Amino acid sequence: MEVDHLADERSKAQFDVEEMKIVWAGSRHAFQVSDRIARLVASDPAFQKDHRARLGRKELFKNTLRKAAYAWKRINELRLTEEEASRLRFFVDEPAFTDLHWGMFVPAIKGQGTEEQQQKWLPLAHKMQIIGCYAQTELGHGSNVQGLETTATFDPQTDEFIIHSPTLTSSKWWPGGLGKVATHGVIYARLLTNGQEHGVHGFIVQIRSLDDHLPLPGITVGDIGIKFGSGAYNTMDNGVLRFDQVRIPRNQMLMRVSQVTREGKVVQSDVPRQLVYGTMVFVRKTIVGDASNALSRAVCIATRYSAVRRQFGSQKGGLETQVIDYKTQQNRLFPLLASAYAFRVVGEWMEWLYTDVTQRLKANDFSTLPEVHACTAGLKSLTTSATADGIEECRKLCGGHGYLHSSGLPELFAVYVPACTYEGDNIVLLLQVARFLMKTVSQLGSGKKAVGTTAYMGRVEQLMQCRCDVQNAEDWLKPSIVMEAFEARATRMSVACARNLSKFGNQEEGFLELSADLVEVAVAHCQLIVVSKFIEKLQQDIPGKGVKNQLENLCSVYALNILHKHLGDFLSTGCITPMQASLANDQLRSLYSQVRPNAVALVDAFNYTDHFLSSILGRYDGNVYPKLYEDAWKDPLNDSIVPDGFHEYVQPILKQQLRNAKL
Ligand SMILES: CC(C)(COP(=O)(O)OP(=O)(O)OC[C@H]1O[C@@H](n2cnc3c(N)ncnc32)[C@H](O)[C@@H]1OP(=O)(O)O)[C@@H](O)C(=O)NCCC(=O)NCCSC(=O)CCCC(=O)O
Ligand SMILES: Cc1cc2nc3c(=O)[nH]c(=O)nc-3n(C[C@H](O)[C@H](O)[C@H](O)COP(=O)(O)OP(=O)(O)OC[C@H]3O[C@@H](n4cnc5c(N)ncnc54)[C@H](O)[C@@H]3O)c2cc1C
Repeated sequence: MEVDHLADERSKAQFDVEEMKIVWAGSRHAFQVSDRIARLVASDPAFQKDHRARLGRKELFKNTLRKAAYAWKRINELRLTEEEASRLRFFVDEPAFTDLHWGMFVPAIKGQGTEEQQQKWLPLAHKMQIIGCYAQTELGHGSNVQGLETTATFDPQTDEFIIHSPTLTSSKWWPGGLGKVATHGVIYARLLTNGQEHGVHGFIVQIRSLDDHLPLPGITVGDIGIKFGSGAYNTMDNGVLRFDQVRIPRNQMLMRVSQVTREGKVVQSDVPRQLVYGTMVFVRKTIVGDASNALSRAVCIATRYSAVRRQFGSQKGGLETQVIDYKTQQNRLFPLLASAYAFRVVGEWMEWLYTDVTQRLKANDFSTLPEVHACTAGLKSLTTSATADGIEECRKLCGGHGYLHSSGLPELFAVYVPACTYEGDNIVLLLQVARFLMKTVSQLGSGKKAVGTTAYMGRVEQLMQCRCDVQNAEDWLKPSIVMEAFEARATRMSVACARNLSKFGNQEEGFLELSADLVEVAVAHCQLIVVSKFIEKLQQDIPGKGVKNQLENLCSVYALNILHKHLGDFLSTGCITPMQASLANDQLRSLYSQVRPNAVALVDAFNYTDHFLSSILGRYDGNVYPKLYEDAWKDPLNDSIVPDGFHEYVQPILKQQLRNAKL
């Protein structure tokens, strides 16, 4: 019989884990779908992934193609819904060209194509009769989208656009799926008609032949090379692409935002130009949800292992202390556990926000777009930075064994870290939030109401003066007190920055000079959003014994840990006193003690299969040592006792030493 080494931990839980699984999944339906699909993937040997790090790039890549094809076959055979298919790709857990096809190419056409264009291209994409990528970034420019150099020049003679790469730096560089697989791409290029420039737009361009997969005339395309980490993101063919006067029909410019007429006239719709950036809003909101997936996975591994691992503290020959019982371990681990839950909640809220803005855009209401852009950009930045750092912290929390590939953490880290860069560099995105905040502050006196996530700024006078009410540690558990402290901190930092900015004659110069402070303002605002959405979630009725109580503890851990990490902000703006800061710390310690008996059950609620975690340290049954020992012997280096190269290189040195000794 299988022994559950963590059974004792599981028996300590003070809440209904099954109900928490439903909260984590979002709904009973979502849980059932996820659970079924996760098991389906885990039980299919074709989706095995533990050998990835040992494969060379070519073999690795071919293997990814095989898996993606097999996944597509299963999706069709089982007639999976869109939701189920997307869960299947998620649990297969291997970056592939399909991510960009479904995640960016299709949404770009949906968001920026006219009805007619959608009708033409989407069915082809949905049946995978064409495979698309999203080719925006170039060798010379990624963040600065307006700086892109690829040109799309309208030729009225032939009613075509000529797509061209005029410089080396205009080569498309990075798009996933482009390197070896994509047949088509949404290509971003500067629109030129009648000798005039009209900014960057998206164009559907065929890259490779649908017969023999060779690049079409005028196209040079390939992979950009090996990336960070073994296995990891190297399953993806990030590509380079150059155009030499490639012609496409006029109707392949995505024309929802602007149209080019037969005569070459550019006509703007009543849709704002910013919608050209719409796909990025969509993907950024998805990335927020993904952050909770990646962080929860790392936290699940580190929590289970911390309960298995014992070090020091044995008394009278008894068991040593489980490392999870050290306060320092809890102080590093539990805020990450809380963050995983917090990002889940905020990811769910983002789904709502996105649905809301999409409906408004359909009805030609563009009023919330700037705020939605600020939210998606800011939360993408906040959650991915915290997750990347969190995965690395989880590796350290697992001591030496965390550095083994079989811990699952190195590969997770290597796959995850580019999220801090792609879809907008995190600092560049925070500066977008800061711009939005400075605009909001500057309009406060003008009668324009601060809305949505900035509504709190409408109470600027109160928030500039309020004094924190905390008298004892438990006061820090009150949502109203926490909210006020975070709102006051964000408001005071914003107002202080706006005042500093106003000292500059030239606003842009001031913005550049103060950009480091502005980033901190944006972080304060985004942390407030997370705290407030978590608190809002707790106002709802949440069924299941003890479930709500656990979430309340985690919410407090999230907020008070941030307060502790950013004490400088809270103290220097006079939002709280040093005594209140110390009380917050006392409360945090006490919360750790409450989380401790529930920790393993709280990560069980993620419902991850061992296949998905692919971590010996994070095994559900906690049977770590025998499995680590077994795994070591499976390494190809142990296939032979004396390694290749020993006789050739090492033995001569040893022999030389012997000869020297005899002399
Ligand atoms: C940094 C900016 C935002 C700068 O834009 P800009 O036009 O040069 O300058 P600006 O004056 O600051 O902005 C003009 C205006 O546009 C607004 N705006 C900017 N972005 C958006 C948006 N997404 N939605 C809605 N509105 C947006 C701004 O707020 C400005 O509005 P305003 O004039 O102030 O009212 C932009 O260039 C940008 O988004 N850069 C990041 C590039 C990026 O994210 N690339 C992603 C490539 S695809 C990828 O990485 C795939 C990932 C792969 C994977 O998932 O695996
Ligand atoms: C794994 C991966 C997959 C990708 N997939 C795709 C894809 O499918 N399609 C696609 O089009 N692109 C893709 N990209 C490209 C990606 O979107 C860009 O790399 C990203 O937007 C960052 O742009 P950059 O490389 O130009 O960075 P840079 O802007 O050159 O950043 C370099 C440094 O400059 C700083 N910086 C830049 N501008 C400012 C500023 N205004 N103020 C202060 N600091 C600044 C940044 O913070 C950073 O520290 C991918 C990238 C990666 C790593």
